Amino acid sequence: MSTTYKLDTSTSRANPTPQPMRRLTVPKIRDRKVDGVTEEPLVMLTAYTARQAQLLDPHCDLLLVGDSLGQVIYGLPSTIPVTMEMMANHAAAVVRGSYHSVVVVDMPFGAYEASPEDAFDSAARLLKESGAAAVKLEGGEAMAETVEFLVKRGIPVMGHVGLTPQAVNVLGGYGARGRSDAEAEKIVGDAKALEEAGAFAIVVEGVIEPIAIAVTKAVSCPTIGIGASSQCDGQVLVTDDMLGMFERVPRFVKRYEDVATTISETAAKYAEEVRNRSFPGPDQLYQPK
Ligand SMILES: Nc1nc(=O)c2c([nH]1)NC[C@@H]1CN(c3ccc(C(=O)N[C@@H](CCC(=O)O)C(=O)O)cc3)CN21
Ligand SMILES: CC(C)C(=O)C(=O)O
Ligand SMILES: [Mg+2]
Repeated sequence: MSTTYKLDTSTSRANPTPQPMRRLTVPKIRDRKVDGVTEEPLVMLTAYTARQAQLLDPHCDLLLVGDSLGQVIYGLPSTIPVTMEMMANHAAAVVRGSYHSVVVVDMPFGAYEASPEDAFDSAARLLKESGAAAVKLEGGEAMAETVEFLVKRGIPVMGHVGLTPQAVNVLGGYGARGRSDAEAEKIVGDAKALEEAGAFAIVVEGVIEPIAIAVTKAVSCPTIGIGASSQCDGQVLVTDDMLGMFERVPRFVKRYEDVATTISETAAKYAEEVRNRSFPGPDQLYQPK
């Protein structure tokens, strides 16, 4: 499903008011799962820039402005140092570059954990400054009260369970989750708590496949897997990983392309042409009349 909608801003006697943008909505995403079944999986990719959003938007149901931009764009060692300013600015760019997908923004570490009120202030700011439709936050049962607080006040929330990268200092790394019975049970409980709190969808990251399937069966809202299972109700990937742009990729990444090599080889060609004075050539120059 790669329908695109054109914004018609023309006015005439027959069409006195500009057509509204027709963007997918959060309820349409949630309602793709009917009685526990999602016929067509949801497609989500990360986007951090307007141009990236433009190119990805027609192919996706959701665009995620992930806090993975900390590593991918800013060269930070984890998502921990990512700020509200970064998230708001990149989210605004992604909204400007898209008109079809639902844009979801990650709440950065430190902006929502302390209290539901803090979370509301942060989420409201992200939505007001960017025009995005929803926020995502990491955590299960411990965040359920916060999720309910936001949803009741008009902010759609996507949950995120399993491998939650903002908890790297507690988890001690980015290893797969759900290998012990206790951990598996906790992940399913976390997802259920988020669903009951009103989350419209839940990212399930880095868990062993049986647990991803158990979570998908346990909740009525869609699950979006990353390193989880093809049986989830949708999938998400970091776009730069998919493109072969990021140097270190987890096992769950499929590199569909090798854009890093393309960029490197292109830069090498340009450098050579500059050095041998074949660039700029006649086509790139302005001649006198
Ligand atoms: N480019 C990128 N892609 C991501 O998927 C991603 C980010 N950045 N940043 C935020 C989090 C961090 N994530 C990560 C980061 C590292 C591994 C990783 O190294 N996994 C190893 C196993 C590590 C272990 O067992 O300790 C693997 O081989 O899958 C996994 C997920 C997922 N997210
Ligand atoms: C990997 C996805 C789910 C994410 O949270 C991010 O990109 O930050
Ligand atoms: Mg994230």
